[in-house]
Amino acid sequence: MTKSIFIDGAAGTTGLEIADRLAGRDAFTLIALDDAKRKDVAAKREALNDADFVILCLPDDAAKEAVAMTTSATTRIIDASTAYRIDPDWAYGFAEFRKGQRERIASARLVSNPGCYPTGFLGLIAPLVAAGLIPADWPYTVNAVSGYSGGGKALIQRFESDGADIGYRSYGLDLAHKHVPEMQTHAGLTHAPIFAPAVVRAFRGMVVEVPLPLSAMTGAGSADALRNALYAHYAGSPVVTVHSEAAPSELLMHADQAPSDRLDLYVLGSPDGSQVRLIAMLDNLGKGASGAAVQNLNIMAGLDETAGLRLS
Ligand SMILES: NC(=O)C1=CN([C@@H]2O[C@H](COP(=O)(O)OP(=O)(O)OC[C@H]3O[C@@H](n4cnc5c(N)ncnc54)[C@H](OP(=O)(O)O)[C@@H]3O)[C@@H](O)[C@H]2O)C=CC1
Ligand SMILES: CC(=O)N[C@@H](CCC(=O)OP(=O)(O)O)C(=O)O
Repeated sequence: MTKSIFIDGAAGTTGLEIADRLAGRDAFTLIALDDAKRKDVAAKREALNDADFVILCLPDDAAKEAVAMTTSATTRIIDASTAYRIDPDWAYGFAEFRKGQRERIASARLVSNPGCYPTGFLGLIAPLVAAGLIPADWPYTVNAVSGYSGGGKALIQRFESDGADIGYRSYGLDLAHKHVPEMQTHAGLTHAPIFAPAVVRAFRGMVVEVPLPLSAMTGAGSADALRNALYAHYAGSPVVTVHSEAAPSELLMHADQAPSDRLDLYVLGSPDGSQVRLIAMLDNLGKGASGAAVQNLNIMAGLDETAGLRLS
């Protein structure tokens, strides 16, 4: 039987990409509100409570309002915002990052879609901390660049009009980015990581890097041990690839990259074994948002988890 889906925020960057991934799928029927009604409270309330699945692609406050408006106990919700990512009543929608998470998502009514940067960070770090190969009490650093679609319609507009000369934009300079609690909580870290994000002149894509001075970290495994552990953790995953070849000479993010729902992980050790660079590459609108939402929807609906995803 087909399931009905209401994307609240369907006209936004994440919402449009979700609709794109659902197009042509017989398993789902979209409930759509026309432009004049998409922010109309009564129309939204009806759609939210009629749908089998709601996907919220809204700013945090609007997402909280939509959740409060959804009184039907049979409507299941996936929220793409930051509002519920560390709320214990919500299943964290990152199926691969720890054992049992896919099953939690499958049976949950409420699923929070991870942030794009935390997907890269947790994809690299969480399995290694859980395996005891790197310490939970190390003060980690995360250096990351994102395509400008990561900031939604407002940042796209800025990069494509008034800010058309911006090549690189460092931000989060107050060291209080909203993704830090999510990274700390789901990796089980003692200290908040230092997070240094930036935006570059590419529409989509991101590189999230965690440099580790292995020789200074008591009890840390070697680069090979870290890579092997990630390789074993993600074995058989159609979405996450741990690259095991020798260090590439460069990793490129293209200005006009095609959409992708993959997560690619690299463990690059120094010749003397004292240092390692853990690097995640993903599409902020793919595994970082819309691809992850569709993957979660598939899991919740009991379907092939990769249906509609772009994995080539
Ligand atoms: N872009 C990305 O890479 C990622 C985004 N996210 C998160 O996903 C959510 C959506 O982000 P994104 O798509 O980028 O943002 P956009 O700004 O591109 O889109 C948000 C959409 O929500 C609409 N909207 C705002 N308030 C309401 C409301 N009360 N009722 C109905 N619609 C409303 C906006 O309307 P209008 O068009 O009129 O402004 C807009 O179309 C955010 O929480 C974001 O943080 C998460 C991971 C990655
Ligand atoms: C480039 C850019 O601005 N990126 C966004 C994060 C995008 C994302 O992951 O969305 P959430 O806000 O839902 O976590 C930011 O740093 O706020």
